Amino acid sequence: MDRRKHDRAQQAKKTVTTKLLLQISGWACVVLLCASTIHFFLTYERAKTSIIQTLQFDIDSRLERSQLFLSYIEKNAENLEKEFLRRYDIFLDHPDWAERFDAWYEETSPGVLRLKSDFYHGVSFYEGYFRGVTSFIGPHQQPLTQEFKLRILAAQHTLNKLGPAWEGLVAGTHFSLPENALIQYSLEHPWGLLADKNLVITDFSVVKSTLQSENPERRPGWTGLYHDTTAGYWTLTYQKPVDRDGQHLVNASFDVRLDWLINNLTARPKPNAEHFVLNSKGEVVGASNIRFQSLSVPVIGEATSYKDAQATAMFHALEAANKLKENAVVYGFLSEQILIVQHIENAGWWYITAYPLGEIRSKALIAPLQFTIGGVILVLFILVVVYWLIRRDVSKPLRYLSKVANMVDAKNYNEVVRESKEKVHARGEVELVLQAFRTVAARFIRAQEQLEHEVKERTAELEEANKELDRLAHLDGLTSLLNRRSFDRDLRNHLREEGHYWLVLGDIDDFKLFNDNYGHEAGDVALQTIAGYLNSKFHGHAYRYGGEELALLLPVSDTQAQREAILSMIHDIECLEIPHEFSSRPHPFLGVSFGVAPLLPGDSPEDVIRRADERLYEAKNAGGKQVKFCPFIAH
Ligand SMILES: Nc1nc2c(ncn2[C@@H]2O[C@H](COP(=O)(O)OP(=O)(O)OP(=O)(O)O)[C@@H](O)[C@H]2O)c(=O)[nH]1
Repeated sequence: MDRRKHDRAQQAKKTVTTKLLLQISGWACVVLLCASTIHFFLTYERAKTSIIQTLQFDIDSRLERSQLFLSYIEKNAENLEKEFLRRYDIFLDHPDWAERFDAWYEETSPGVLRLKSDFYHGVSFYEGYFRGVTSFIGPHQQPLTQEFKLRILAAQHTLNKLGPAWEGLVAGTHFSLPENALIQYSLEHPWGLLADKNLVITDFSVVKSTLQSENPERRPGWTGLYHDTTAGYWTLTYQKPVDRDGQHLVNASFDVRLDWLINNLTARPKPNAEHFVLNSKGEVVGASNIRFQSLSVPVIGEATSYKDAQATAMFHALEAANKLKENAVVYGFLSEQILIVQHIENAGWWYITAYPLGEIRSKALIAPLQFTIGGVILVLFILVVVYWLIRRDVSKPLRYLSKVANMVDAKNYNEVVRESKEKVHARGEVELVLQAFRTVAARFIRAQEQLEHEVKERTAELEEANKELDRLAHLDGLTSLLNRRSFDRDLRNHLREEGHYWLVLGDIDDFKLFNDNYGHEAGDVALQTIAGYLNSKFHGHAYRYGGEELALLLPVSDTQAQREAILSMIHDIECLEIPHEFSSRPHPFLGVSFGVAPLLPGDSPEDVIRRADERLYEAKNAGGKQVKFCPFIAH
């Protein structure tokens, strides 16, 4: 059973259908593989370009908005500076106004002065109404100068006037002084009331970076992301040092509202993109992986700036590779990422977007995968159709052709003509071959029928000819009597039979004289005449024994009747009236003498012939024209 299955499987492998399908499948796979690979590389490039373009477009629009925002802050820092200087100049012209300071400030702890809390909650003093303003003057050893107090008051008035204008846009507007003092406008945070009594503002980079010793070029600048422990929030601060005649008076400053700026910069347009905003030192200003709400508050005494070792490492690596350039797109850098680098000019920040290359590959794979799956389905469908068509139009007809060829080989021409018309659905060349087979088969049938007919005719003719030949072989040419060979054969046969036969030997009397006198030809005619008589009387039993000798082999059922028939021959031959005037016998007609002997059991042909010949000799001696019987059959 298994063997048969195996043979069938082997047979199936050899069929045209299977071979064609295997070849088509193989080629289809190769084509699909090549097309998918080409498609993948084209799509990969397109996907990469498209993602980079999308990211760049997004970055540009964010940067534009952010730049505007930062420009706005920087511009307003200038306004803040101008207003402060204007008021400072006015206040300098009224030195007695310094007395107000003593009325407004109170010592909350030894050496620490703060603006009374009424200025935060709302109070009217002199020419103005104050609200949202707090102030902190850290511990100091030296007595406060009048000029310092005027600066504090000028800053306080400036903030009270301009601060509300930026409410909602910035987290806080403030002036810091290099003498460890800070005046802030903010309705949300009473910073000056809350600042730690031991706070040394100039120890923090926020203010430190504006000191003349730290910043001799007097450049304004942005801090990195840091936690304002007093305000209790993470922020960025813009600081603009304000000097007059080489004296560092104050810093006009804004604490940025991070939620808008950083969220604008670091929101993910694509879920897998990470965005980093780093300052010029590589410190993190913002990143898409930071949630400010969830950032832990640094422990007091620790550095308050935000640290991200990985982002900083990326920054320094880019810097070292000289890739920190405007509009730089860096491939395969840092764990197979695409990095898009942009510069935020106002702040001097670097905006870096990282997108995983693997993500692009995955996206690029989708289209070729869809193409491949679609291709496979299409190829399968085509294969099924091709299989069905090949089976119907090629395989089946070919198998049938093979069967028809076998029929032709087996000479079943009728079956070829009959079956090939009915059983197979052939088209095209196969139909032509089948038609050719049918034509050949029909011709063979016609040829066979003709041949059979001719063979029949020839056979009949041959049989006739054979019969004639046989007859001629057993007849005497001159007399048409059975010849000597027939006589010998029949005598041997009759001797073997049970039947009762007589041998009659005859000899024409004085035939030499007849020949000599009438001619040999007349002798032949006479011989034919006597033979004709015997043939008519004993047809099938009369023989020419030799020369002028004749013989009869007669079946005897009635002895007497046979005797009479034999005796009557003398008279009948006399009646033929063949003239023989030269005969030595009494009558002038040609006559015949006969000797008769029976075929006895145990006789040889010679025995019988000898006995009949003895009787014939007797008849001749007795004068001829008579019959002599053996003694057994005398009566
Ligand atoms: N025309 C002719 N003559 C034949 C043929 N066969 C034998 N003979 C002749 O028959 C003759 C026989 O002669 P014989 O044997 O002497 O006998 P016979 O003359 O008949 O004498 P008896 O027998 O004693 O009566 C010969 O002359 C033969 O030539 C034959 O086919 N045609």
